[in-house]
Amino acid sequence: MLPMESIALACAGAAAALAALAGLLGLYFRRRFSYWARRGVPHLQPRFPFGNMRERVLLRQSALDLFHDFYWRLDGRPFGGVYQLTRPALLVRDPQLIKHILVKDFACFQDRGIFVDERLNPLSAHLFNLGGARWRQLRSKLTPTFTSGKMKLMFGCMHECARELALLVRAEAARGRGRVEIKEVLAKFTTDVIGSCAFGLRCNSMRSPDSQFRAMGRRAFAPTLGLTLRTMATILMPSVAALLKVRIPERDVSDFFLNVVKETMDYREQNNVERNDFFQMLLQMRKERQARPSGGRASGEGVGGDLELTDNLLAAQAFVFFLAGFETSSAAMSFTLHELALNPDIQRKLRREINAVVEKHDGNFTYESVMNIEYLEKVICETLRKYPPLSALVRECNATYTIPGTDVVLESGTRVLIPVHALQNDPAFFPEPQRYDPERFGERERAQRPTHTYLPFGDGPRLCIGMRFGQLQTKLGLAILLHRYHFATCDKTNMPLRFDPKSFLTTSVGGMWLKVTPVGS
Ligand code: HEM
Repeated sequence: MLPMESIALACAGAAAALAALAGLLGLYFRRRFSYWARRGVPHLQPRFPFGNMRERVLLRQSALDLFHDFYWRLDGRPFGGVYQLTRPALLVRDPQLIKHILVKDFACFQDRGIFVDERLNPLSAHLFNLGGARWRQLRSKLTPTFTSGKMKLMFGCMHECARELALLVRAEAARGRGRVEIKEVLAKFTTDVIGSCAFGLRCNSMRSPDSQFRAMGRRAFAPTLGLTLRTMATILMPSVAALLKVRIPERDVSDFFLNVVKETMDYREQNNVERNDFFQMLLQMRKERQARPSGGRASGEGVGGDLELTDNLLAAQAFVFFLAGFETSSAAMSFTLHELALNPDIQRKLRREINAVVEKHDGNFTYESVMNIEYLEKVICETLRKYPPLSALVRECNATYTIPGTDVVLESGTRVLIPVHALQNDPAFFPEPQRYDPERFGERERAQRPTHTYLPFGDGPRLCIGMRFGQLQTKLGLAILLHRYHFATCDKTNMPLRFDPKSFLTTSVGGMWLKVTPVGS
């Protein structure tokens, strides 16, 4: 055969192979993108190749804005199908159906369906990510850490951190001629609170600018392109993430936490240190494991669960409490101060109530007094309505499930999304949602609203386990700051706030700058 002919033949062969591949891909996408249509479920029209996630994947839209968009495009429907890349997910809008999923029919929606690879990412096997029997066993063991009795015992330690927070704000205000980037200051505060009150560790984030804890916490949440894409891969394309050996958090961050947890456990065990904190719970679990002849497997485990209490598994629980503990509460506090700066009347009213409580308790804050400042409770609820740290809840259907009152059947493995922020900002449930109005959380107002339209901590058996701890540190930090300082907007305050497309939590772009002056000056 002449060389020209063989080249032509090779080209024709390659073109035919490419055409076949394109045809197969076309069939694949057509099949994937017709999932909801084939089931007769109303849905958003997906587009090649991102489904309904184009703007999000290209990091032009925040998670909060994405779910808001889904919610309103499915207006008038109790639920609807969307495509997260090629993966179908059901977005639920109807509060009654939400109640079924989170509470009544929880047995069919126990998991979040998040990819966990313990060998590659030892810290990924934590309470938030785990499902099935392992989650159930861990949850029941860890729940006693957060009873109100335990919170009371931790209050003294939290109070110490709050006093340091007040000093740090004063120092930062002096340094910035009254202007303070409050988000970072509050993240240092909550890092120290969770470190010292839950783990008995001196994190020193507020005292030392080089605190390793703050640096590691910052890196674990840093809204960088790399971390965002890796997190998206584990959520949207778990098999690809596994293939690419995606690491979250990065190895040095992971090693840091693994070492700290192990060293602390060893130290406490060797020196017989006992405290009433989260670490004690881990130590107890570790002791029980060591005492077991089976080498760590508890009775009843192994059936569908295999809860082996390795040091890594215990460290993963410490890690999630640490991460979930500081960023969510510091965000709640900084959004509150931002809104109070924009609404000086509300700020004045709140300060009056705080001052009255302090006076009643001889100039001090006690656990009971902080927990019972009624207007502070309303203010924080309103902040978490406008700015829930998690803009949506995720569940995975773990059994075939017929949606009540319909003939729509969800297959096991279907992802379900509950758009918390969109519900909490729907004028049908919260009139004039843009207005910051703590009075929405009066007893009468609450009673008039349908249930399951306000879910900043989720609901059902997978409700936030650290809710009490988060509320207490948020209340105490805000009470101490508002007792001493006045917060106002300044030339560096971002208005309106924009939500960061690189973050999975609700955070604003560009920090939160406020003008801080001592009360009475
Ligand atoms: C203002 C503060 C906080 C907010 C708004 C918040 C919000 C949430 C939400 C929405 C969930 C998911 C619930 C669901 O799917 O139904 C969650 C789960 C969780 N949170 Fe929080 N959280 C906060 C503080 C904390 C703190 C302080 C800790 C730990 C010390 C914590 C630890 C966790 C854990 C471990 C889970 C997973 C629970 C499970 O799946 O069993 N959170 N949180």
